[in-house]
Amino acid sequence: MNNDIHTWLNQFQHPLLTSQWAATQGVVTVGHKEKTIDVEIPFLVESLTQAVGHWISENDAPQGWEEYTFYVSARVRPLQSKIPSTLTSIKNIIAVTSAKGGVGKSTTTANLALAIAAQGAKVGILDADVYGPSIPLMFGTKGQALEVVDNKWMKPLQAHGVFTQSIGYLISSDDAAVWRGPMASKALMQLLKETQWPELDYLIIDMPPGTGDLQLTLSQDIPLTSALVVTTPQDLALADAVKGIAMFEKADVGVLGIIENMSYHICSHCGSHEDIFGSGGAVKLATEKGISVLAQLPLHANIRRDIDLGTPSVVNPESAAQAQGYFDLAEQVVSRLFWYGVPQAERISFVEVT
Ligand SMILES: Nc1ncnc2c1ncn2[C@@H]1O[C@H](COP(=O)(O)OP(=O)(O)OP(=O)(O)O)[C@@H](O)[C@H]1O
Repeated sequence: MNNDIHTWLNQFQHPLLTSQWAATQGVVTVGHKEKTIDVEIPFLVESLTQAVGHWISENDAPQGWEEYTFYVSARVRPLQSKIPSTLTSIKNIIAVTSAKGGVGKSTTTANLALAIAAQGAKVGILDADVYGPSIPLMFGTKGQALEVVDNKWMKPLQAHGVFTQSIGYLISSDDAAVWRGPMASKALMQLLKETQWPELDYLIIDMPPGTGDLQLTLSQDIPLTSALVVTTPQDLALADAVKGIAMFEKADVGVLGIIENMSYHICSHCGSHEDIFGSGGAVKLATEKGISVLAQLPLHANIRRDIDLGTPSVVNPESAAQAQGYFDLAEQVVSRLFWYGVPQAERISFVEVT
């Protein structure tokens, strides 16, 4: 009988769902006795949750279900990472990398985190870019002091609703940049583990650019759910992105997709569209590697201005047009993360009855 309900619900198709979404374990719970259908979308995209509810209310359920109650909700599910995680308050950890500096990795990470949070998810950012920690500047938290609890735990700084931690809160960029591989990876692991993260649906890590020993060690030691590679359409950056993908393959971490930043230029005066770095490169690379291009984001003066002012475009109402690309990207990231991942067995808490 559950199959009938699943088949019926699967008639609702959406770009963020798979064709058999309703039959996925844990998504639909059918109560035969009380005649209830409980749909729990495993990631937060408000328009999708609403669309599912609307479809159910507009369509006739299978025979025998003329009268029933339905519930539609959404909750981020924790997915398995390649190594078991001791960070029990964090459901999913995503690394954002680029094989070379300056392609807009941090700008993309900041806006992506805010776009995911805008759907109601609890999001943290760990700025692990020892070569140029820029998250404090981008979130307007530069110069603020971290609170230390019990002489051990650092409390992340909250800005625009996202919890941020950065190597830049602790030492100057000049000091961080001279760290060598093993020292930097040890310090970054400590930063990750000694931060008092609240309950988070996603922790997004702004990784140090490059594909050297430091990056490989971090990819192997952090319990990552998945990774994203930011690149630009230039041939050189794309060739480097291949190295980035290969690094994660070595660390046994799945790459969710490529984000092509500065894909084209939008003139802030006339709005014209120009492919200044060439076009089609990321798509070609991704096709060759069997990886998806999750977004092609423009080079736009507002994106640079907003981030430099500590109010990324996603949270600046004046830049709604630029923000849209990040909202679309966020939907792709949270949905694909679930559909390509393996759900973790969730902790069950028992209540003692006396
Ligand atoms: N899509 C974009 N449109 C306009 N400016 C952008 C865009 N993406 C990034 N920038 C600007 O490019 C510069 C470099 O970006 P960012 O610091 O995010 O790069 P990065 O890859 O993180 O660099 P690094 O790894 O060296 O820290 C910044 O001034 C940023 O504002």
